Amino acid sequence: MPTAYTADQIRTAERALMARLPDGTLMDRAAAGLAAVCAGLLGKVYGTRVLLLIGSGDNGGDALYAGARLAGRGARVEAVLAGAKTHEAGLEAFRRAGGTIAGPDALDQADLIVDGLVGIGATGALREPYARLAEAANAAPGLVVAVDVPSGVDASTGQVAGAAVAAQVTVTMGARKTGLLVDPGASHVGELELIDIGLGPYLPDPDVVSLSHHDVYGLLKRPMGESDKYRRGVLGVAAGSDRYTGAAVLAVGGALRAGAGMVRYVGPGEPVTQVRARWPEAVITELSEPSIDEVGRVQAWVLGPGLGTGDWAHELAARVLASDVPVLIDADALTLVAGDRALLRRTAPVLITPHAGELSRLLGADRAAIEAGRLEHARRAAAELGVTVLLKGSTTVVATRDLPVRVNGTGTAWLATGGTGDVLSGVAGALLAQGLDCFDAGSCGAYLHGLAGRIAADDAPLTAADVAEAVPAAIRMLRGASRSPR
Ligand SMILES: NC(=O)C1=CN([C@@H]2O[C@H](COP(=O)(O)OP(=O)(O)OC[C@H]3O[C@@H](n4cnc5c(N)ncnc54)[C@H](OP(=O)(O)O)[C@@H]3O)[C@@H](O)[C@H]2O)[C@@H](O)CC1
Ligand SMILES: Nc1ncnc2c1ncn2[C@@H]1O[C@H](COP(=O)(O)OP(=O)(O)O)[C@@H](O)[C@H]1O
Ligand SMILES: [K+]
Repeated sequence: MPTAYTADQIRTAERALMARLPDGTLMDRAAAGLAAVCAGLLGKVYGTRVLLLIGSGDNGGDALYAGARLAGRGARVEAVLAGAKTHEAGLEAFRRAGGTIAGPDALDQADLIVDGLVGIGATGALREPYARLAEAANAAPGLVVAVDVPSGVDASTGQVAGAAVAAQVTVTMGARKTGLLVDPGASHVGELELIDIGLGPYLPDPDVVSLSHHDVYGLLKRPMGESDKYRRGVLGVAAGSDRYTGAAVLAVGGALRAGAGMVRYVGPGEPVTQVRARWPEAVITELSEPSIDEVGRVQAWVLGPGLGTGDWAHELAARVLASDVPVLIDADALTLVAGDRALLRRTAPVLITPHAGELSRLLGADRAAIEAGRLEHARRAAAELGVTVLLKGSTTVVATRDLPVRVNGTGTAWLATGGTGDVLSGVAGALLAQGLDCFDAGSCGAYLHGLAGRIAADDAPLTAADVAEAVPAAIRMLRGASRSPR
């Protein structure tokens, strides 16, 4: 399970490791790894032009030592010194190897730019001249390699408070930093290369984790000889309204494709007609009253997509939430809960799946602040509401009390199209009905949905129905990866 850590956690581990090693060992390991990645990107090192952007701390030190190694292999290496001071020993090694000092104009001539402005020691938005250099590096034609963290990205949170380097490759030292996995920071990272400097035994429990194919495949249930449709998990879907019919069709589709043993759909006349036409597999109860008394047993509910927010929807939501099985609350039902928190008073588990706008209503927080600080707000919602929170968006994160947040590593921006969230509710709901807890159902659901999105998109537009269609292919992909050696 890939793990990531805050800057403070990394510092503490580094101190413990450093105490056992001769001075400079760690930086030497970091620089060797960094130089090797740069050399790999350059192909033939001899005769290439490399430009280092050097800040005042050890991040600049890493870059200078790596620059010295590249100069030793025949690259023409120059450094722009941006800080009031510079890592002295690193600068000396760099000069000894033939490195020279340049002005920012040299950026445009470089084949490769190494961002050694700031790493885990940075605080707040990049100051000048760092900010200007970061922007110039982004605009320059050469490949940009960030050392440890793209400068301007908060290593612990992924927040980007001003200008930031957008790297093609980030070479991170010792362990992944949380901010490299969570947007907006994650979108500045490019390819992530992890250099082992021996930190492993000194790392604490991670701040966040992401699941791998192998992890998800291990958590998903597979039908056995004695399985039947009831034992595989029956999901109730309370979704759709005469105005919004598509959401019901998509949520039911996501659930069926993710392997629910059976889906019981409940809703009013219009969406019932649509669901029946598209999914003859679903068992349907047409509601004239907002009640679930006539619906057979289910192991979990999905509540909310396209449901509406009027009195009828409120009453149906109250009935579903009064049941004794796990409920996934999405979309309109989140709006209902934001207006009536008493709906959440139940003992069976709850998984909520808001996007930033829906979470802003639940927390009374600003939507932009949620998008800028996804982890913090997902954790806060899990703590304040006592539920598992799947916060959707460019990086989906899943938070529950007292466990490291799970950051979803799959997905694609092509998913940013109407209805894909409805499919996600069905996928995660099916996993809940199969008996996964809210945390596993949410994180595995997001993983499968993201993978299905990638398969469906293949770098071109997708529809929400395509995503549901691709869920079995995503599951097959996990199986394939799990069988091959890791
Ligand atoms: N420790 C180890 O064993 C290992 C560490 N390693 C490496 O060290 C890196 C951490 O080094 P670090 O602690 O020196 O901090 P670092 O990120 O270089 O810069 C901090 C300095 O930048 C400045 N500054 C701060 N904020 C700023 C802003 N917004 N805008 C502009 N400037 C700002 C501020 O300086 P000031 O301006 O106050 O003089 C501050 O002192 C780490 O990421 C990894 O690369 C690896 O070699 C592995 C072994
Ligand atoms: N920029 C993006 N990158 C990756 N995934 C995205 C992006 N924007 C949205 N998504 C995903 O698309 C889905 C959209 O869901 P939602 O906002 O509920 O839309 P809808 O209500 O139309 O179904 C979520 O799974 C979300 O994580
Ligand atoms: K950096």
